Parts: sequence; structure tokens; C-alpha cells
Amino acid sequence: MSTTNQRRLPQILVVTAVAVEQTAISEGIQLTDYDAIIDIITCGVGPAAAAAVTATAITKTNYDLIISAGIGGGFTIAPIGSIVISDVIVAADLGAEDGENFIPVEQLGFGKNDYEVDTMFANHAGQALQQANIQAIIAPIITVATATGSAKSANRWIQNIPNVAAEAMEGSGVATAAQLANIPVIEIRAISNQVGPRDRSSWRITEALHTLKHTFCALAPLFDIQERRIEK
Ligand SMILES: O=C(O)c1cccc(C(=O)CC[C@H]2O[C@@H](n3cnc4c(=O)[nH]cnc43)[C@H](O)[C@@H]2O)c1
Repeated sequence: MSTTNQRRLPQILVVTAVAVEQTAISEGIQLTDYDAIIDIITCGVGPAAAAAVTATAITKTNYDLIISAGIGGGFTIAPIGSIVISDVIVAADLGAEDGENFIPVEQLGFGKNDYEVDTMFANHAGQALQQANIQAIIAPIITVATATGSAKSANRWIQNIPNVAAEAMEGSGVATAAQLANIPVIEIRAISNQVGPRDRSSWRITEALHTLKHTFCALAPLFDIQERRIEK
């Protein structure tokens, strides 16, 4: 019998929508030492692609944590250049319209809008980013299939989802696949633009990708914590 005490490294799946996000995260990880095996994949834009690609990836490897990551739109509390870490992922536009009102699918009685996240990881991530001088907010991130493009729609999310900080298009898809497989999930967004009236000239994608890169470098110490949890 072998007496070698083999160390099992945590296995993390990072799901991005597009290649530039994948590259930024990969570069961030290479800036430091990670005690983890990290696979970074692209899924395309939108919750359906995110769910399908994540579900396929998790059939091949036993992941300990899944991170939905990339750039995103920020509400007023999350300025361009900041990072938002989810304390809940909300499938915000899943439901039915009733005239001027919106009824979330949960209230219709046949589905869910809110996906729980790994809040312990979120809190540790917030602290790690603070130490790295990266502005980070822990708050709800919504997933939409149609990006918000007016003040009226932005205000509707602010009114319906207390403390909402960011919007993107993949989180609830990744979370759906992760939770079906009982794998903890978290979403991390680097804010590239404000949510509201469409104004592509105000987007700061290069800056957001730079922040995303340094965020993943700063998160490296967290994977010791993740590992201790696996060994319990
Ligand atoms: O041209 C537009 O009006 C437009 C509006 C929203 C997003 C896009 C994209 O091409 C990027 C989609 C991609 O980026 C994430 N993202 C970034 N900012 C936002 C946002 O304000 N609302 C929703 N998604 C956003 C998203 O997760 C996609 O992966 C173009």
C-alpha cells in the first residue's frame, strides 16, 4: 500500500462569455501561484448558452466551485472600474408581463428567479480585493436575456431587486447547471458600463478587462480556504 499523502488540489471552473474575458482571467492567474486547478471556458452570450456549456463541462470533471465571470453593466452603486461579487444571482426577466407590471416566475408558481451563491467565498473574495485596492461590492447580480437599454427599465430593476449592483447575461444559466449538480457557484463582474440608456461610446471594456485580470490574481489566496473545506 502506498503511504504517499497525495494532495488533492481544488478544481475550479470559470465560465466566461467571450474570449477576451477568458484571456484576461488566464493572464491574471498566471501572475501568481494558485493552489488549484482552474479551467477557464467560453460559453457565448446569454443564459441558455451558459447553461448548456456549463452542464457539458461538469460531466467531464468533478469541480468544487463554478465561477461565472466577465464584464458587466453596473447600477448606480457600482461604478465603472469596480468589481461586483454576487450575494445572489437573479434571473430577473424570467416571468410574465401583466400590462405594465412584471410577474417573476417564482410568483407564477413554476420556477425560480433567485440562485443562492457561495456566500463564504463571496465574503473572502471581497476582503481579498479590498486588500489589493480593488473596489468590490457584494450585492445581487441580475441576469437578463436582453441587455437593459433605457432609464425606465434600469429603474424597474432597482425598484424590484433591493441593492441590485450589476447586470450581465450568463449568471443564472451557469447557476442553473451548477445547482443541478450540487456544485457551489459565484458570479464576479468587472463593470465596463453603466446600466441605462444605450451609449456604446461610454463603455470602458479595456479598463474592465484589466480589473478582471488583477481580480483573479488577487483571489489566489482564497483557494487555500476552498481546499480546507474540501478536506473536512
Ligand atoms: O450593443 C449593446 O447595446 C450591448 C448591450 C449589452 C451588452 C452588449 C455586449 O456586446 C456585451 C455582452 C456581454 O457582456 C456582458 N455585459 C456587459 N455589460 C452588460 C450590460 O450592461 N448588460 C448586460 N450584459 C452586459 C454580458 O454578460 C455579455 O456576455 C452589447
